[in-house]
This record gives sequence, C-alpha cells and structure tokens, in this order.
Amino acid sequence: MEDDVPKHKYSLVIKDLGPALGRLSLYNVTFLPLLCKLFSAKTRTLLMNAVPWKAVHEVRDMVMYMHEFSVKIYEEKRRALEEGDEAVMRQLGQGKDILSILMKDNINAGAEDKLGEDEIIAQMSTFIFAAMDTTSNAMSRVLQLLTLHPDVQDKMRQEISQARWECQGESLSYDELVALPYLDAVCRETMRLYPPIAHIFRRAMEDSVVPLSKPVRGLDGLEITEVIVPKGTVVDISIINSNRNTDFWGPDAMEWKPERWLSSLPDSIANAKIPGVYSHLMTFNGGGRSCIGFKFSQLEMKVIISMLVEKFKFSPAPGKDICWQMSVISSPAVLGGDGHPRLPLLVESAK
Ligand code: HEM
Repeated sequence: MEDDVPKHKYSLVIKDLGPALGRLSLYNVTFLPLLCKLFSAKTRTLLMNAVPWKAVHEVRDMVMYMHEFSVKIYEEKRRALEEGDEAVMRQLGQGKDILSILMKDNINAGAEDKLGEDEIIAQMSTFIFAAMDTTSNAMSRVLQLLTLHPDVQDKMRQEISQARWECQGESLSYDELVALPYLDAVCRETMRLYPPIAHIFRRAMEDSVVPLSKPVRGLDGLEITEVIVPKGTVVDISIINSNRNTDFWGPDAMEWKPERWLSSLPDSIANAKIPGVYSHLMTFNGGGRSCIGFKFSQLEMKVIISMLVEKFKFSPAPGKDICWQMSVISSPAVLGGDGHPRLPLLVESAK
C-alpha cells in the first residue's frame, strides 16, 4: 500500500498475464488447446520461439518467469527440508505455508499418491496464481469499500475491539474470528457484488440444450426458452451477473449492503438453486472444478482485515480515484508516473 515500494516482478507479471492472454484470445480459443494436445512442452516452446508474433512471445516469457520462480521456491524448500527442522523454521512461514505442507506430505505419501517433481512445481504455480491476486485484490476491495462507508468501518472496528476485549486482548481463535457476524457480512457482500474473477470460460464437450431461467423474446417475436449449444462452443459463464441478478437478490442487488447477510436471505435465493460452493454465489464457481481454496481465502481475509481495521482508520486518498481493471482477476488501478497501478489508501492510526 505504499507508493514508493518497488513492486515484485512476480506480481507485475501476474497482473499483466490476463490482458496478455486476452491479446492472444484468437489463438487461445482455437490454436492453444490444439497445441497442448498435440505437442510436448518442449516442442510447444520451440514452436512459440519460431512464430513471429509478439503477443505469443509475451505470454511465453511470463509463463517461463512464473515457472522459474516456482522452481526457485521448490529448490529452497527442498534444501531446507533436507537440512532439517531448524532450517525449515528459518524460512518465511516457518514450514507452515501451503507449499511446504504440500512438499512434506508428498515425502510421506505412498507410492500411488506421490507426485513427481515436475508436478509439484506445476502445482506450486497453480497455487501461487490462483491464491495470491484473487485474495489480495478482494482485500483491497474490502478496504476501498470501507473508505467509502465509514459507518460500516466503525461498526466493524467496534465488533473486533469488543471480541478482543472479551478474550482479554489475546488473539482471536479460528472459531471466535469466523463467528464475528459483521466481519462475515462485509466479506460475503464484497464477494457477492465484486467477485475477483468476474467470468470463467468453458468449452462444451458435447451437443447440449441449455434451458433459460426465464424466457426471452427473439427479434421475430417468438419466445425462446432454451439455447442450443453445439459441441466445441466456448461459453462465457458470467459469475458477476449471477451474483447481481435482481430476480434472486431483489431490486437492491447492485447496492453494497452487508446488512443483507445479518437476517435470513429471501426465498428467491434459496429457490434459485445457484450451484456455487459458497453462499449462493458463483464467486468460487461450483462443481468438480470449483475453487479448492475458498475457505482458506476467507480465513486469510478475515485475519488480515480484522488486524488492520482494529489498528488503522482507512479513508480515501485525496485527488486519487480508484478504477478497477476487469481482466482475468480484477485489480485496483490508479496509474502512477511509472505507468503501473497503485493502491492509493490513506492509512492513519485508529487510536
Ligand atoms: C477471493 C479469493 C479467491 C477467488 C475469488 C477464487 C476463485 C476461483 C474460481 C472462480 C475458480 C474456478 C476457475 C475455473 O475453473 O476456471 C478457482 C479455482 C481454483 N482456486 Fe480459487 N479463488 C480464490 C482463492 C484461492 C486460494 C486462496 C487458493 C489456494 C489456497 C485457490 C486455489 C484454487 C485452485 C487450485 C483452483 C483450481 C481448481 C481446479 O481446477 O480443480 N483459490 N478459484
């Protein structure tokens, strides 16, 4: 949150990956899945080197950087594990971070469950990509909303301070933290109205007929109740439109109202049977490929936000308007002199 701290290259790469993939969208939709099916990683790299398209080279370099970064983390963690407990404790996270846990569990796994080195490194890249900017940008969004709604911020601070007082100033346990209703309502409402991933894409594996939740009228005046989706069609699943659907959430669906979570939700939501894994929302998707980190991300958000809001008051930085870049993962942007997005929050002590 500080203007003059240089950004880590990884976070810059991750922010640019979405737009870079967007520039590749034609190849992405048509050629890339085919390339992956037909050729090994090595041949794919050779082919990417050979084609004269800048957009392809940009994505290649980004993916290579992310891969090399995962290899570096893997090597450091492997060395620490080999050297023993003391070396593990000296690392950031003291061996309790997800990547160390993954590696330790893999050492103890039976032969049929053990992952190869390449796969561990690939899983690391997936975790870093899927877990990092999604949760941190969601937290930025919460903090920004708190600057715009100081009454909500005060109420939240009061709830947190009261809980701390009740446990004699000790850190709140997991159960105590997740039981704070107002903090929970703020997180849920932010995840509803501003899902960090607004759209996901799927390719139909077979010819399908998708029923519409309510009929629409075509230009010829006829009522349409279902849509034919031929095999191979790429479908854009709009998470954000499901979360903001006034038929389910009511006429105030576009308003940020944490209070809506403090009383029982309207029947229209239960009846809508949204298939998402979290809170009648599509924010973390649903089904077999839904987010495996949604509980973890909620915990991370609550731990960090509760600590910050207890200690600091957040207010908008004068003269700086935040806009949100809606790429793969939406991120806050105020362009600084160097052309990179900044998060302009003015932080002062709450005491
Ligand atoms: C606010 C935070 C987060 C949001 C909004 C979010 C959202 C999502 C969504 C929408 C998907 C499905 C993507 C698709 O299928 O195209 C997904 C997948 C995934 N997420 Fe998250 N995620 C968050 C945090 C995390 C965290 C903290 C972790 C790990 C600790 C994580 C790990 C994953 C993984 C590994 C997948 C791929 C699952 C699979 O394909 O089987 N996510 N996430």
